[in-house]
Amino acid sequence: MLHTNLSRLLASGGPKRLISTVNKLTTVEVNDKTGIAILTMNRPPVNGLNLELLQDLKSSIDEIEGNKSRGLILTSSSPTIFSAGLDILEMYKPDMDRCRAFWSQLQETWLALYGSSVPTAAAINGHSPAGGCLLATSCEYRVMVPKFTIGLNETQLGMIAPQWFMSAFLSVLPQREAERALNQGRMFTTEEALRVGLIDETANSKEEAIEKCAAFIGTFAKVNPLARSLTKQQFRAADLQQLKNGRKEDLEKFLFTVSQPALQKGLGIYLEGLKKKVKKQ
Ligand SMILES: CC/C=C\CC/C=C/CC(=O)SCCNC(=O)CCNC(=O)[C@H](O)C(C)(C)COP(=O)(O)OP(=O)(O)OC[C@H]1O[C@@H](n2cnc3c(N)ncnc32)[C@H](O)[C@@H]1OP(=O)(O)O
Repeated sequence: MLHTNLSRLLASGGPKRLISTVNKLTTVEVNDKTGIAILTMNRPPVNGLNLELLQDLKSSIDEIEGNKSRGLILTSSSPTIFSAGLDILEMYKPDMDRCRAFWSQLQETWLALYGSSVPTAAAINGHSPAGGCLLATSCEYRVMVPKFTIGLNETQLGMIAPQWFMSAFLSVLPQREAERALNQGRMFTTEEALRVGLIDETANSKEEAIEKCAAFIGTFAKVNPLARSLTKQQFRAADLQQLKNGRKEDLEKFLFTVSQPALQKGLGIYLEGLKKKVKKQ
């Protein structure tokens, strides 16, 4: 089968071409034989989504759209973290001008990924909380390596996931499951995520995850690309339009939220907890 051949080619190393080294925090590698692009996040230690990583992600997505790749596989260079979500330091004691640019860029990057015209898949090779889960659920397919966690844990930080985070989550999970998980701020293990449908498959390694993502993208090999892409866009149009229409209000809501003293206090305690965990080990 064509898609199996595609995935084998990719897994075998294939003739890869690094098409982008300009963006320091992401790389794009296109397999010349399969035409599939691997977009790798590379912001140690945890791929925290700060303004610069979000900018690089957006320009890499644009690059992949522009070079007519057959698909996009999102992954991470870290062996244990896909993405730790939004960089909390962008929200803790923030400079308000930068904070505005940060949230606007997050909106921009999400619109590009969720609305991407090429088939998208996430090879989740590590933990994927909050914004990391947003990136993964914005793709069309998810393959995850065992012993990691994924979910929208915003309520655990005293925050409310915006409507568009929920839209991506709801495009994957049934309403009842999504609502309960969001209210609880639940993080799912790989096995739990597979059981509820938050991910589509598991894989024993990053390489295998990429291979399975490539096989998913290969399922579109015989489908008219324009018909496929317009069908996808039609499915996602309402979610995308909702953010496009409400971008300003969404930004103001975020800026109001981060300027609340109670939230700042909570974020400070949360960050302290992350650092104490490091010292204990
Ligand atoms: C109106 C709308 C309003 C608001 C909406 C806001 C939406 C927010 C969505 C988000 O994405 S908020 C971010 C949520 N993320 C998290 O809660 C993840 C927290 N991190 C972890 O759970 C763990 O770090 C990890 C499981 C990802 C990795 O664990 P491990 O490998 O053991 O690494 P460390 O915990 O030691 O972390 C290393 C280093 O990185 C710092 N760090 C971790 N996560 C973040 C982060 N999200 N932002 C900033 N910094 C982070 C951690 O403090 C360590 O720093 P050191 O200086 O001690 O090295």
